[in-house]
Amino acid sequence: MLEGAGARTVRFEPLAGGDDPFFNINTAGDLAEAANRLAPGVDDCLRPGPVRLTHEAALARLAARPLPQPPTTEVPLADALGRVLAGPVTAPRDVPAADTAAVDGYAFRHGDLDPAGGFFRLEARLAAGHTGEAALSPWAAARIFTGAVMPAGADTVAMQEDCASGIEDGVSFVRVPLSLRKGANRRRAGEDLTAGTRLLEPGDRLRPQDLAALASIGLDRIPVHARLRLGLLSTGDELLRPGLDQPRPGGLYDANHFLLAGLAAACPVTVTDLGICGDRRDALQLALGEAAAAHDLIVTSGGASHGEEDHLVAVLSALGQVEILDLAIKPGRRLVLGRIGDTDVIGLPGNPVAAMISFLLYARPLILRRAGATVTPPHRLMVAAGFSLPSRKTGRREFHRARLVPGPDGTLVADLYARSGSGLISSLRAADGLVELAEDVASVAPGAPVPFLSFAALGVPA
Ligand SMILES: Nc1nc2c(c(=O)[nH]1)N[C@H]1C(S)=C(S)[C@@H](COP(=O)(O)OP(=O)(O)OC[C@H]3O[C@@H](n4cnc5c(N)ncnc54)[C@H](O)[C@@H]3O)O[C@H]1N2
Ligand code: MOO
Repeated sequence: MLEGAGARTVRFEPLAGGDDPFFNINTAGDLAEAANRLAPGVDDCLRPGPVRLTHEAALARLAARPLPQPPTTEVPLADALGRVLAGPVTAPRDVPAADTAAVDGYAFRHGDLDPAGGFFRLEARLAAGHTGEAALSPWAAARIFTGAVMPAGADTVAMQEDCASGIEDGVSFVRVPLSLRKGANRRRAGEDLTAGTRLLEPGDRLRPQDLAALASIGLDRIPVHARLRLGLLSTGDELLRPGLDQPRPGGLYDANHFLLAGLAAACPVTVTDLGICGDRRDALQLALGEAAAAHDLIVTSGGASHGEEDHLVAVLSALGQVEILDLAIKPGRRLVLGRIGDTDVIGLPGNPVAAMISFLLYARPLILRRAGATVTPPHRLMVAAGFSLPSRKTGRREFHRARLVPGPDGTLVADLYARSGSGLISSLRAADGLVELAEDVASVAPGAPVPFLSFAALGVPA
């Protein structure tokens, strides 16, 4: 059950003579005793040490975490935005269904153009949404409007601005330009989608343009995964709620709840506010135990580190299973993953900057995957460094809050926020995203290309 460098699963097998399969770790003394109770040769993993999990290893571990299948349901197209598709969608018919005019003008048979010298007798008027016109007669053109079905036989449309029309001897005529190529200004049946095209896969999250495609094939009942029930719990004796609590010495308003609720709202979940839990083990155990019965996921912030007031790991090991990811990254050095029954618990750091970054990098992909979504890594844009880091501590990955500004030649330049404190909500507001410095980067010169993860690519709602 010890799963390798930087991660520890604190669920012990029953010891000889003992009946409690779990060992609760609250203090450094507990930790030492836990190490002693383990089999010889594995105890070093349990001691706080210099070995930390790399970012990539943490992502791989999260991706390998077994998760229950989300239930499926059906929703009307109007409610499908952002939902995760539960089955594939194939176009049952061509879109558009027939050849149509792309402009307002005159439809004709291209083969008649030269012999007729561009002059055609006008014989029909075709507006969008109407059908049933007979085939075009030889040497004739039809007045046609954008979106109208082309009359049989016609293959080309002249734009009305380029044409002259009139009446001669009681006969309406039109003169069209001789230069038009065959098929000009005509939309082919099936040019957007042909019948049988697979347009969406299970696991796709439905974007506005996907809804447009589903509408274009006339689909209204969409098979999706049910929204997950996600509970948000803030922990800390210092925390106050705006509107409920007056400021008090030692108090701090619970910013993380609103930060994380906003980030979670962009996932296919229904967020429940589980409130604030003080730094008491029994209270946390009660809160998590009750919440687990009614949620698929619980996200907590605070109380996850090594301090005596940090009870999350102990409570999770008592209620179920817990895995601690000590990460070689900055900020957000620790992530706690728990399982109570079928409920996943994700323990984020308390500092708002670390809470947001850990949510985006680790919690969000896990939530999406549990919701049935296919998760792809966010795009990294290469931008020019607008800063200089002459010497940098290697061996860990850093995510710096940065703003993008256009440089003199229009290339985007990443400026770092002036201060790096993990409690600075201002820095999150000023940033457009994160500059990512890999473990082996020893220095950054101004102007050097650096990878940038935009908040938009990380799923932060606008
Ligand atoms: N001896 C050590 N101390 C700390 C370490 C360490 O490695 N060794 N790591 C530091 C880092 S980095 C972080 S991040 C925090 C993580 O600790 P916790 O996850 O246990 O979080 P707390 O101690 O409860 O809170 C940290 C910080 O964040 C503030 N906070 C908490 N919740 C909220 C909230 N809902 N809204 C706004 N601010 C919140 C809290 O007041 C603290 O200031 O541990 C460091 N210590
Ligand atoms: O690394 Mo802590 O989790 O930055 O603020």
